[in-house]
Amino acid sequence: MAGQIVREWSGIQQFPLATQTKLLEYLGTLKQENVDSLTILVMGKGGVGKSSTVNSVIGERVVAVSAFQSEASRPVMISRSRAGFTLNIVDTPGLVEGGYVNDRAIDMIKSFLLDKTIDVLLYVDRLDAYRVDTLDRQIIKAITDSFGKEIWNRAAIVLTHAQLSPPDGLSYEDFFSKRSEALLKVVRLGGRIKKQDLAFSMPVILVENSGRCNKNESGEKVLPNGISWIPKLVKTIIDVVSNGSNGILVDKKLIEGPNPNEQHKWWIPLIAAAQYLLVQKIRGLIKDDIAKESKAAWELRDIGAAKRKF
Ligand SMILES: Nc1nc2c(ncn2[C@@H]2O[C@H](COP(=O)(O)OP(=O)(O)OP(=O)(O)O)[C@@H](O)[C@H]2O)c(=O)[nH]1
Repeated sequence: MAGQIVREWSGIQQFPLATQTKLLEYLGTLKQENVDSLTILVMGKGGVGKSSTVNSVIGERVVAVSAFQSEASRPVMISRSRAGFTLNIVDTPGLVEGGYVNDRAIDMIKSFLLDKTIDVLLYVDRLDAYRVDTLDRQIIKAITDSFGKEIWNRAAIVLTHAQLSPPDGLSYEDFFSKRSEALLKVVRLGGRIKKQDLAFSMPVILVENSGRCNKNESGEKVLPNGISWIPKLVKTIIDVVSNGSNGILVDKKLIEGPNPNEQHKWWIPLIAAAQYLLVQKIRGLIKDDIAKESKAAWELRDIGAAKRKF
C-alpha cells in the first residue's frame, strides 16, 4: 500500500485483556499462514453503522460517526499495524441516495480501490429492521456488477444494533435467524448466485457499537446471546480469508472493463449480424423461387390484359 500512513495499532490496548489475548492469537494464526496484511472493505446503506463498526474494531475513533446520514462522500482507508501484521479497513459512503442506488458512490469506491486486493467484504446492515425490499436487492446487484460474483465468496454480513430486544413472542435467536435468512436470500437473488456457486456459507455476524453494550465479567462487550463480539468478528474475518477462495484484485480491467458478469455480451452484435445475413439469404431464395414458379394460363392472360391497358 504505497503512500499509505500505517500507524501502530495502539487501539488494541484499550480492549480488555481477554479480547486482546484472543486478537493477538488470531493475528498469530494469520502470520503462520504467511498472511501479513488484510484489506477489508466495508459497504452498506447510509446510517447502518459502518463507521461505528470500523471504530469499534480499530479501538479508536478514526472515522466520524453521525446520527444522520453523513455527507462524507469519499471512501477512506485506515491502516494499523501490530506485531508485523497490517490491517487496512476501507470505510465507504452509503450506497443509497434519494431512494436509489448511488452509482457515483460505487464508481468512486472502485477507483479508490485501484490496484488493491479486497480480502474481505463486510456488508453492513442493521439487525433491528423487519423487512428487506427491492432496494436491498438493487444494492447487492450493483456490488455484484462492479466487483463480480466472486466478491460474495469473500463476504460476511454484519448486523449492527445487535443488543436488540425482539418483539414479543420471538426469541433473540429466532429473530436473528429470520433476519439473516432474509438478507442471505437478498444476496443470492441480487447477486444471481446459486447456493452451489459459493465456496462456503456466508457468515452473518452480530455487532453492538453502542457504549451501552453489555459486558461480561472480563469486561468484554457481549451480545444478548453471551458472545463477545469483537473477537468473534475478527475470527469470522479470518475464516473468510481461509475459505479457499481468492481475494478480489481491483485492476484497471475491472474498473474500466465490461461488467464482470456480462463478459460474453460481445457475442450479441455478432449473433445479430449473422441473423440479418440469414434473413437476407432466405428472402433472396424466396424471390428466386417466386420468379421461377410456372404461372397458370389464367394468370398469364390477366397479366397480358393488364399490360395492354397501359
Ligand atoms: N445502538 C446502536 N447504535 C449504533 C450502532 N452502530 C451505529 N449506531 C448509531 O447509528 C448512527 C449511524 O452510525 P454510522 O456509524 O455513522 O453509520 P454509517 O453507516 O457509517 O453512516 P454513513 O456514514 O451515513 O454511511 C450513529 O448515531 C451511531 O451512533 C449500534 O450497533 N448500536
